[in-house]
Amino acid sequence: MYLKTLHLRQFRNYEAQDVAFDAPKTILVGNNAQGKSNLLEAVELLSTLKSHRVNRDRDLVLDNHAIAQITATLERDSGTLDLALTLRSQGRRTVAINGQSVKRHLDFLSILNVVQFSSLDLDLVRGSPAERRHWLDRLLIQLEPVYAYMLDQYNRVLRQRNALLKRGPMAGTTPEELAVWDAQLAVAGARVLRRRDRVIERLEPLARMWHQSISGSRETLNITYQPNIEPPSKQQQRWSRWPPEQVQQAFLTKISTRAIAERSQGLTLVGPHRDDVIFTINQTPARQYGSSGQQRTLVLALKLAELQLIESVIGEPPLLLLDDVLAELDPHRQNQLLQAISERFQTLITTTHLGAFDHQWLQQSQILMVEQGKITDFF
Ligand SMILES: Nc1ncnc2c1ncn2[C@@H]1O[C@H](COP(=O)(O)OP(=O)(O)OP(=O)(O)O)[C@@H](O)[C@H]1O
Repeated sequence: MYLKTLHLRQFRNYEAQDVAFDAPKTILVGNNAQGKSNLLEAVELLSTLKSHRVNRDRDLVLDNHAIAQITATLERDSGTLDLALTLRSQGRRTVAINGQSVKRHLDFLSILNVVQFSSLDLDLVRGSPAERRHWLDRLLIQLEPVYAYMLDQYNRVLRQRNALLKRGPMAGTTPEELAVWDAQLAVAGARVLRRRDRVIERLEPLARMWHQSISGSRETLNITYQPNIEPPSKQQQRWSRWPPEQVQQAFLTKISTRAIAERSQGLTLVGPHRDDVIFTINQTPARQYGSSGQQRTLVLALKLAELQLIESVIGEPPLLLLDDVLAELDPHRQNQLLQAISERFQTLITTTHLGAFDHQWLQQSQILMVEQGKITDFF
């Protein structure tokens, strides 16, 4: 797929800006806080309807304005599509495809597929479990937009159950009432868990291959989904292979063992909102393993695996958004990444200086200058 144009109106620090992407690689160069990441964020929003930086639409609208608009022309194998997202500082956002308003936002997801790689991702291995869960969830939504709905449902159940636990028996929460939400948590939680495990199963061999190729070693990378429930029996098998009913039962069993702690803390302690993803290299947890260089190799391998997995599932190469990350990779890893991207994946890259880029690369790329919310050709 190929993003041909992007138009930003009153979005973040852009008043009105048109961009035409006329090469497979575009480098956006500028000083800090000029609007480079804001542009990538606009592309991310068109893809996932989420920003990894903020939750409130109000923050995305240019200060002192009511409405922001992001529109784009996207070429896919099936034809050209016009995408539009309107954000409001007060009120609900709306989306449209080819000028037609789309009621179910789910239908807008995954028309534009992207893989993001920002300097924040470099902390994926060492960071908190929440960061790994969000990474996995974002990938799943790209592959299977309906997952966004499943996750939403789970979070809704979680909020309700937490509210009941917080209210407690003194304020009238009955065991029967709680049991209803236990059952819903188990159903919605099992759905999320099984899908997360399934995506790891598909990603792992690709990431392992990239990891070996980048590190030039025989080290073996393993990725496992680690839920906070026990398997239904001693039999060793993937979570995604257990029938849903058995996974649900495993949730209920664990909930019963944590009942006292949950009541005293007024919090749901069991469920995929507390799960983790474990990376091991030759059986040693990567979190404790090696240098930050080795962890970078791992994250780079994961990103390349994501590109490949999305391409194989969607049938078209996704876009790659590299936010301020190239300069953080040493020349060897940079080259591995650039070779892997080649001409196949349209790539948008932000940087504060062009010095770190390979000469040949600069010649092949469209270079744009970003300055105070304005984009011009860089000569
Ligand atoms: N809603 C908004 N209205 C107006 N300006 C905004 C809004 N949101 C963010 N900005 C401005 O956008 C700028 C930040 O832009 P951005 O995050 O894209 O930086 P950047 O060019 O990627 O820089 P860096 O290299 O530091 O990441 C800041 O000047 C900030 O004040």
